[in-house]
Amino acid sequence: MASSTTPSPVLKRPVKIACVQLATGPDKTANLRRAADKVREAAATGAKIVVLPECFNSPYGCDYFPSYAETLLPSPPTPAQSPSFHALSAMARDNGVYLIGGSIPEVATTTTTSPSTGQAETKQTYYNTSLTFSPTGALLATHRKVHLFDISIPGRITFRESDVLSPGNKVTLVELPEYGLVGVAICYDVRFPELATIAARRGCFALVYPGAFNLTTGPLHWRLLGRARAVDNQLYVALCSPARDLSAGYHAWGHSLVVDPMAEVLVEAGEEETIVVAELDGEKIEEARKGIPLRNQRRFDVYPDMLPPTSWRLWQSTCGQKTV
Ligand SMILES: NC(=O)CCC(=O)C(=O)O
Repeated sequence: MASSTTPSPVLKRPVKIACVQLATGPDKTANLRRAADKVREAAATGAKIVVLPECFNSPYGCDYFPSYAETLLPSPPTPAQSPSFHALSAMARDNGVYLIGGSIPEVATTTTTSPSTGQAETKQTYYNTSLTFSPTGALLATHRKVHLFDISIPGRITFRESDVLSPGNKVTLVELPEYGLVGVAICYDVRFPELATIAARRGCFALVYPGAFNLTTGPLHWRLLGRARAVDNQLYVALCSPARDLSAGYHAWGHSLVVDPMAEVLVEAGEEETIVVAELDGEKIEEARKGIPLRNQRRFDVYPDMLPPTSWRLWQSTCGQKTV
């Protein structure tokens, strides 16, 4: 057991997190209004970190991304360019919470001059993007989904986000000054342990994934992946889904949950609209890390491929050949 006076280097003080398992529909304005009501409810529980689901302002699906997409850059966008940006900022400010604003479809427009015709050409690129706001309503971080959801399980589900979306290209860490660092990624990103491990090694106390798993992989993998990322990295993991709507084209699994650093599920929703709340405590992180000291036991001499590329090149030149 960590002593009660052991301060956690990664989580400065206990904090409540709330995942809003929002019921969404095709009306963006109604989705934003409903999100605002639910964020208020979540804040009333004492939660200081509130999370919304993936694509909380729209139905989820490739057919919807372009028509719901909003312009976020240059930042800050105008209310006409991004009503969701301004609604999220107001939700965070009005309730004095850190708001990990699920995700929204984003469009970025670039204009280039064609070398052959000399004509201006406009290109639109779409992303699945999460915005995090501070309790004053300031934008703290933007995460564009890095791993696009492209799967094909015959007879069950085929989905190709990459038909419409482009991927982001960074690990997103958000500094919450009173508490510490949180890693934010989106849904399918949870399947990639590398992203989570990098965030953990850079000092995060929690990994937060707005997501929308489906009824094929959800029952098999959602909880498992949440627990896996927690036990791998000995930190808290929160997964936040939309509520299930069987009248929608995509049926979300629901089951928003929070897992502790020993991989115990602290709270888990069913499929309906609800809010799940859990307290995160740095002592739990230290206790897990003290009892099972993975962080001092890594054998990068055995798996140099896991080092950052610069260190790996150094290892290769000094220690040997890469073997597969
Ligand atoms: N929205 C998503 O990325 C869905 C991911 C998913 O369902 C999976 O199985 O992975």
